[in-house]
Amino acid sequence: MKRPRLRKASKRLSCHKRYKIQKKIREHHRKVRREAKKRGRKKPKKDPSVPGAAPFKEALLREAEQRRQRLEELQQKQKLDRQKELEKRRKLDAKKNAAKIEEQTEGTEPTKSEANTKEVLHKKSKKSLHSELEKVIEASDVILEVLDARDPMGCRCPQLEQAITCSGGDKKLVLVLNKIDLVPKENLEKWLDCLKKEFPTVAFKSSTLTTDRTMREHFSRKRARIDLSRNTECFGSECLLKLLQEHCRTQDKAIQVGLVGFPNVGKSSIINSIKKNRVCNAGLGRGLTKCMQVVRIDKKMKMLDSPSIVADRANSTLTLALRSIIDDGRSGSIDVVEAVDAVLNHCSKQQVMMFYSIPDFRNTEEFLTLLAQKRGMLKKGGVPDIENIAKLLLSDWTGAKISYHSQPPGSQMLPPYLTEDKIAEMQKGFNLKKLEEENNTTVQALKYPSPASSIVFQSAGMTNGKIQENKVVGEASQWESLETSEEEEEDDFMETDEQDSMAEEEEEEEEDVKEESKIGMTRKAELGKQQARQATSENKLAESGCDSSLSLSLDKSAGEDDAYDFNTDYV
Ligand SMILES: Nc1nc2c(ncn2[C@@H]2O[C@H](COP(=O)(O)OP(=O)(O)OP(=O)(O)O)[C@@H](O)[C@H]2O)c(=O)[nH]1
Repeated sequence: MKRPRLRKASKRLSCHKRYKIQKKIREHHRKVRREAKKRGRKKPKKDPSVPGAAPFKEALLREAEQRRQRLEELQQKQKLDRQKELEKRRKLDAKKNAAKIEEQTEGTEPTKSEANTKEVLHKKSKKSLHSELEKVIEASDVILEVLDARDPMGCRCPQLEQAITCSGGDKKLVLVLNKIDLVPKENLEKWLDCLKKEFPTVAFKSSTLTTDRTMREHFSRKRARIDLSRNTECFGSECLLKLLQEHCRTQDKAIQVGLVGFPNVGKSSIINSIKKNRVCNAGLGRGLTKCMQVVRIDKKMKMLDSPSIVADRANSTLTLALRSIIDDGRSGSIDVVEAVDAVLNHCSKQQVMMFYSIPDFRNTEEFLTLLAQKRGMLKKGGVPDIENIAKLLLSDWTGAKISYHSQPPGSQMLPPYLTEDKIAEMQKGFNLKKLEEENNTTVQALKYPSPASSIVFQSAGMTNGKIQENKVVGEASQWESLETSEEEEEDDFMETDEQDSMAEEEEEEEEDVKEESKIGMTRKAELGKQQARQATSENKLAESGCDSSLSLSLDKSAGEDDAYDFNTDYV
């Protein structure tokens, strides 16, 4: 019998068909990969795991498991912290809204007592920053006034210098000319010659990239091949340390050295450079340091970082633009666009155009628009973000990059509070000859921008600061209570709680400023009055020198309440 034949369909294909199918598959895979890339999702890396033949495999796996658990716990903790923070902020907002609604429903002018309490609150919050600075001045034996080498005169505060030189105690004032890498060499030498006639002056270049332990680990893991030597190198720290240590030896006691100055001059960076570690919070933002921080340098020396001096509102627009803290679209009491306008009006337009690679512009708004477009800082619908670009430009001018320089005054006149005797008193105990030699070595060691590439800038002169009078110079009675434990001070930053309370205080301050404007005093009128008051007080200062009564703070409130009398408090 014939077996029935099973007919199986053949799988054979023509080559043409087979290649066509393979091509389709390849195209499909490519498409899937492209789409995944667009969505930014990469294929998760396969865990290679520990090979079976590896010694101590068990121990390794256990360790990995423990690490994973620790990470999870940390993430959980961070999540909880974030939630707490949010809750806190929400409560604060709710409080504010409730207060606003209350005011609206009442619809009446605040009563006199309310206004008074607000005024008191406003002063209190301002005082918190002041008092931190005063603590530093009070506790210091040597005060380093940090100046930005690009505008040294603009960084000097006559109120501070006067308070220290007229203190009658043995506090010393030393000028530290920081950021010398951003000015031409000839200009730096001129400024050193000019400043050393008044106070001992140290030329300094901070390292702008000081790393803490975690950052170092990060860099070593990433095996960064970028040359960071320019940023990490510091010049002048040896000179400064030698000067202070020698002074320490002549005094035969341990000393505290306070660093004071206007925002962003580099106070924290100097301490970080000396410690070769990121022990203080430093960065581009103005007013990062909010409270005093003690850093131990050696057995006999401690350095105190301080919050910046608050610039008086009666200062010129240019001064406020560069020396006050930028907040909420305002720099001091002026708008950020006004501030940029003042800066641009005090330097060469051609050089600014070259530096920012911007074509000719008619006014500051146009300049900011062009710059925003160039840097892609646009809001919804392609509208240039003028406010933020203005803020960015202002922080450029006090930050770490732009090279500009101002000229020292042609004929050097001593400020009224400085006499030859006072100068000699301030210089006593320092080896000035050695300081000059060390400064020369620092100057020779650095690379500088050429005069042609550095923007020429016209300084507005010294900046009036607000310093609370009767606390500035006195016995260091609170010193013991202020000092943090040595282990803590080495690497601890400001407590977050403290920062929170400061932030709340600042918010209160802002609100109060708004209230002031509600009450109806126009800013221009106020400025006019303040300038008149400043002129009269300067006249007084010129007439009577140090011994006369002098108001340190030139604004209205200070004029009335904080009038300072050296006769009663200092002499
Ligand atoms: N190029 C250059 N940049 C510096 C130098 N010193 C400080 N900077 C930069 O200037 C900026 C401000 O430095 P900070 O140390 O935070 O200044 P600060 O005076 O402590 O600032 P506040 O916290 O506002 O008081 C940072 O971006 C630093 O990197 C320097 O010598 N050269």
